[in-house]
Amino acid sequence: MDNDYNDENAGSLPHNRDGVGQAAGGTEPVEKQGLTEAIEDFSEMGLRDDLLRGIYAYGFERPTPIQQRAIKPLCAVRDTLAQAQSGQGKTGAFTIGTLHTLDLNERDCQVIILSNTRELAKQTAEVVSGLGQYMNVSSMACIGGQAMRESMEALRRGVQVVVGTPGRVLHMITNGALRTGR
Ligand SMILES: Nc1ncnc2c1ncn2[C@@H]1O[C@H](COP(=O)(O)OP(=O)(O)OP(=O)(O)O)[C@@H](O)[C@H]1O
Repeated sequence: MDNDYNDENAGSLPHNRDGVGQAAGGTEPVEKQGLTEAIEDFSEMGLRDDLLRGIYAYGFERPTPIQQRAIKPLCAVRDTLAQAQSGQGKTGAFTIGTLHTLDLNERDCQVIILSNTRELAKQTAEVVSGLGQYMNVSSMACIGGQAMRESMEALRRGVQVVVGTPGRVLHMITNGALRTGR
């Protein structure tokens, strides 16, 4: 595939539901829109100031290769497939990309991050809090093993970013505590 990326260049592939690498609702390849070009500095990504501050405070100085390519399409709310080896900064990439898109005036859930283990969900929730520390973002780990009532009450109070494991998240959606309408 001409416009695919793989682990060797640690890139990202934004695509829509109609075709890989195509602009949503259009035919212009995302490459022509500059969405897949590597951006070597966080400050040149057009990120919101409170997020940028959080990134630097968290200790990130320069984006890793996967972050250089994946953050921008995520900020543009494009469907994005990205792959890189373990420890290359994928969690930071999708966390930064999605935090940028939040409407902080809206208290309901806007982002759901699914992890395959409870431990990973907890770690990712910490990354969300760390990178979003100046955004006053509400987030939680919604994982099995926690008291059901606690999860439900937290969600009903309003959580903008939910990081969870599939079983508990599905449970919260089906019982109406986690609303996915937005
Ligand atoms: N831009 C950056 N600058 C400095 N450190 C970073 C940067 N991005 C990520 N890190 C750090 O590198 C480590 C690995 O990052 P991360 O967990 O995001 O990788 P990953 O690709 O999601 O890994 P895995 O595949 O194991 O889940 C973490 O300690 C993270 O804080």
